[in-house]
Amino acid sequence: MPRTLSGVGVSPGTVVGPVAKAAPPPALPEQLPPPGDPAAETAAIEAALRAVADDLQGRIAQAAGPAADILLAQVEIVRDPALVEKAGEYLTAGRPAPHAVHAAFNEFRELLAAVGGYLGERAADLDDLRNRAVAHLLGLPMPGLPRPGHPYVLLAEDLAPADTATLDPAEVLAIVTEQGGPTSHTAILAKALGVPAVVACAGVLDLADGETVVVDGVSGAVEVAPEAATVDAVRDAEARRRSAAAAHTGPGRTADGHAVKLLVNVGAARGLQAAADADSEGVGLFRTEFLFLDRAGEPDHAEQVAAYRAVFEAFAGRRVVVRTLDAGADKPLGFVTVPGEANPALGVRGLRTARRHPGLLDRQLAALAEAARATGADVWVMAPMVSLPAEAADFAARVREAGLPTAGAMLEVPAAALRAGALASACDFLSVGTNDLAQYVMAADRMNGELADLLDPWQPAVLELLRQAATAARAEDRPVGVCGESASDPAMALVLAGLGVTSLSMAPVCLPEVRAALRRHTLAECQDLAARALAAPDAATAHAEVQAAARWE
Ligand SMILES: C=C(OP(=O)(O)O)C(=O)O
Ligand SMILES: [Mg+2]
Repeated sequence: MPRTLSGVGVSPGTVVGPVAKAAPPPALPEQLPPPGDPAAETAAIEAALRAVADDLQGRIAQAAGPAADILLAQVEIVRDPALVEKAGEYLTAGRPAPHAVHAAFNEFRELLAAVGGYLGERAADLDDLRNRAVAHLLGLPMPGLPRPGHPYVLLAEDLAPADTATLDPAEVLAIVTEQGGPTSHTAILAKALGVPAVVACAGVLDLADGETVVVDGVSGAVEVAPEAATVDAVRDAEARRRSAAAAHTGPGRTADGHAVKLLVNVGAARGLQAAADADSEGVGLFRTEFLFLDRAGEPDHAEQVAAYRAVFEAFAGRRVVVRTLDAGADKPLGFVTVPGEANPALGVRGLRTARRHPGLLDRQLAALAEAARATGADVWVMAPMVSLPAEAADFAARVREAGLPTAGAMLEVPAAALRAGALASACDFLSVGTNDLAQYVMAADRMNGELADLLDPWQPAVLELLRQAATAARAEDRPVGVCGESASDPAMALVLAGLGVTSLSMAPVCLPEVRAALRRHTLAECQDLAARALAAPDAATAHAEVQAAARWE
């Protein structure tokens, strides 16, 4: 009998396939036989750590850039002889080998956490390594991605960085997690790789490996044990949808020719070429923090220039909107953010870090300016987490002083969206970060899967604020884009166009369907869809009404 579980769709596409679960962290049994021969127990511990190191080493070859660096650092931790020595002390004190390894890792973890800053942030990585070593000693599968030997739908509680770094889209048909929110990094990564994904799907881990599911990355439905006819219908519909989307190319515009620029979001070096090859009008959000993450200090001028040049050259002839460093909250950075801040999402993050580190921003602007000069690219620069018109004006002055002509502000803070007209007149353009805007409008942590319904960008309150901001920006004759995840939802894209948004920036894989949706509707129809969403009593109704009223073929 088919049955349906429901979660939140975060990366579009519908697929059918057998599930395979990422092995959960091992439960450490309280009672185990006391250690036997110390030499044999020590050898078992060494073998477990070697197995973990070899497994990670094997993944380095498949990873690239910062992901490979993270894995390399983890291999070094596991190979540290001090770890075996520390576990040996616990063995001597009478602890069985799995307990001894567990305790040794925990001791290292506490040391790192006490140091704080960059090293403190690496402390959580030790838990993943500890779990892998303990699983090996207990004869359990190593936590992490399964390897069933055929393409599968990956089920997990949430994904660890080591897993997301090496996930192969040719093997993983879709991702379904029990935890995670719509703007969690699992969601962003899935979309960047073009893998359909559903998060916050309660009960999905109760499925047995090999069971067949249909995953709908838009509605969030996960149908278990579908009828053969459903499987055929899903495969046909997906093929039809893809070919309809592929039928349109070129700049974004509605059926009556109203332009809505279609841009891509770019992050790590991984995927840059694929992003550049996509049929887009440029980059609407270049997240530069990937260059700063997982390192002990700021990249120097030459390194920054080289990284920015790579993106500008890949998009030669097209606009590139660069976001300056957005450190803090969901993107902590040891050498920039404030350690132990009680409430980092409301703390010194984004542009606010320039209060403490003005040089960091100016050095980044200088490197961007040099890369722009060297490539002749059309570079626009914007600041994240702007709250005040005065901040936008100050940022724009610094951008121009650095020799870059076009400065903008992101609308992520409700105060900024409410005063969008004043912000717009203080700079050259605005870009709405709906991931953070929804978080702050709804007072719901974007990393908290339990609150996914509140965080939904279809919340009429979020849409109402967006309407006001877009209207105010247009009154100032300034472009206003959307670069949060909601821009990649074809139904939402119609609403955003109807609200007056002038560009939409998204993962490259989402472009064809958004482009096709715009081409099927006139601006007046988009405005009508926007009015329906705004008048809806709640997010689910807004989404359902627009989905039903729009034309999809
Ligand atoms: C685009 C956004 O920025 P990030 O997801 O990187 O915070 C956003 O907040 O919508
Ligand atoms: Mg943001």
